[in-house]
Amino acid sequence: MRKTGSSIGSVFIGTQIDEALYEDLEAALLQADTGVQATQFLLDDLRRRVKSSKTTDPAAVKGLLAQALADLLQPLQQALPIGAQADGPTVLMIAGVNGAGKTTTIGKLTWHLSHAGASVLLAAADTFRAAAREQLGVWATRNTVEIISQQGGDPAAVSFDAVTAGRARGRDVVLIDTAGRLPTQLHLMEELKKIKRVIQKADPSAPHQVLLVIDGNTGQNALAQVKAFDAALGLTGLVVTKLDGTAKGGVLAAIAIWGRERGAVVPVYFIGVGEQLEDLQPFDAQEFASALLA
Ligand SMILES: Nc1nc2c(ncn2[C@@H]2O[C@H](COP(=O)(O)OP(=O)(O)OP(=O)(O)O)[C@@H](O)[C@H]2O)c(=O)[nH]1
Repeated sequence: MRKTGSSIGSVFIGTQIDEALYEDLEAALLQADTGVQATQFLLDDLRRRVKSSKTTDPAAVKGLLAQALADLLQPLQQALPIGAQADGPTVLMIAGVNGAGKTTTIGKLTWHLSHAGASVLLAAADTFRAAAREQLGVWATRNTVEIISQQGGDPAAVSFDAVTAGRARGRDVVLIDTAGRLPTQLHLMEELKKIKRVIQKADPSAPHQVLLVIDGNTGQNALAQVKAFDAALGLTGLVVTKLDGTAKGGVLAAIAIWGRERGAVVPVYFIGVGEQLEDLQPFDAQEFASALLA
């Protein structure tokens, strides 16, 4: 996010706090994919903060904006609940558009959870792409965990088997990888709903988490994805990937505003910062806000 940082950061080098500064900030925030509504919200909040701080130093405004952004993002910072249910594994269903980073995230999440002491079982419910099963298999081997898969099987059946196996084998977590799909592919969205229904047959309290993986480079379209997948599945959390690249990340501010309107924010449990096992970090609102404005 350094690239975005430098463009917003450079706005604060003027000599006074004037309308031109706010206009430059507006443009920079929009460029960072914050979106119109969140940008407006942040600028209104910032004006209030500037007023009450009585500062006349543009450089101080940067700190105030970072704080406004961090406060907006704070509700998104939550720990992924594991083992909260009375018995059986915590079942996580992972969805997202093609190439968002689902399988890679599952590999990294498996590592993270294993290191926290949880036993993990993987389910290859992406039965659409032949290579997808193999790709998940590679992550299973790297993490030395078991994987449930079926050649040419039905994704809902694989998911059912995995939840049943996770229960029988006493696993703490079952991670279900689903095939990538666009929200506009209605039959594929129906398939996702079916997977969720069938998981519920194996364990009425499952899935305990429905996570959407979004590519941090998607910009404002990420918000559209979140809304569409939430409408179909009822999301409980997000993972934002590829923030090690040229991603701008401002869309999280828009997702935070949308969460308020929804009545409950959809937390960002993790961010992806690379392709290696350890490249998954818990989301930190303060750190994220500072990086965006650095
Ligand atoms: N730099 C970087 N690359 C990532 C990250 N997460 C995933 N990728 C890369 O993004 C590409 C797509 O990742 P996948 O995990 O295959 O995505 P997917 O959502 O499972 O893809 P489909 O199953 O085809 O929908 C791969 O080349 C990954 O290595 C990340 O946090 N940082």
